[in-house]
Amino acid sequence: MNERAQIVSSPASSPTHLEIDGVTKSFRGHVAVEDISFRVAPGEFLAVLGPSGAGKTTLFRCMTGLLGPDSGTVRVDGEEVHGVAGRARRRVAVVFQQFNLVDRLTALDNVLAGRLGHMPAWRAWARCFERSDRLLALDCLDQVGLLEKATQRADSLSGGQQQRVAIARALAQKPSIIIADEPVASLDPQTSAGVLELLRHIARSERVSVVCSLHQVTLARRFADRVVGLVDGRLVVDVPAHRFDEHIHRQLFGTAEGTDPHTETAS
Ligand SMILES: Nc1ncnc2c1ncn2[C@@H]1O[C@H](COP(=O)(O)OP(=O)(O)OP(=O)(O)O)[C@@H](O)[C@H]1O
Repeated sequence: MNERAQIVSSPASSPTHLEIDGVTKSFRGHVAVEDISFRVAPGEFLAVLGPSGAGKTTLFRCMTGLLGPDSGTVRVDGEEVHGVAGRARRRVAVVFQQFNLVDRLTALDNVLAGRLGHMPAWRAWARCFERSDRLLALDCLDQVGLLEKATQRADSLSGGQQQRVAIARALAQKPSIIIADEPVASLDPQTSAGVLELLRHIARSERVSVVCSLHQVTLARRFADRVVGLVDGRLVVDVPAHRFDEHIHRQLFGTAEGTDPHTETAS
């Protein structure tokens, strides 16, 4: 089999929220990601796998607009993320490994932060939210099963609950794409499964594209629709999750399944 024979990205005519086209990024002459291209459809849950240093974080930073690629483009709903207006960036919500909530604020106030990019600057500065924003934030908390925790401080919630609040904040942004950078790396196996189940449910019900980096292959196979794999900054795998097999595992990690931490189970 050809090294890149399994590329299955959606054809150009398919509906797409995210289009990565020929993205390359170097740091002081060291190529971190090279000529990466793929698309993500509405409602699709894409897992990004690869060994340490493969370029996942660099690619994610390019997708969220934090880093500008040296060449290539990232488009959200057809609009460049690195465009001057920055409108496309508003449609990209990010979920972090460490949740990134404001500890002393309530769950509801943290979720409301997802609305800040949609408000005039003076309202955002004064945190002067409309009633419709508050109702939306409560609805988002309800979607992640935490409505009854709305008035509780973030730092009084468990890790899994904090990540659910972070997902509610992402939802409040009304995004086309949720980029989740190792969202379960700080959680125990059972809580991890619950968070990934929630992200998959949101992808389906809201028609949001979810792009999620994971360290455990088992979780990617269980929850993702499709898996993209990076090695040394290059995209070498793009397969439906159910087709991720022993051969592909070796291609990505150089070892058989079950011989490294990437195959750790979670149930
Ligand atoms: N700001 C930077 N300056 C210099 N080199 C960098 C920078 N960011 C990343 N790199 C290099 O780019 C390559 C890819 O790094 P990146 O963090 O994207 O990989 P990763 O797949 O996310 O790794 P991990 O799973 O360990 O987080 C590595 O060789 C890294 O050292």
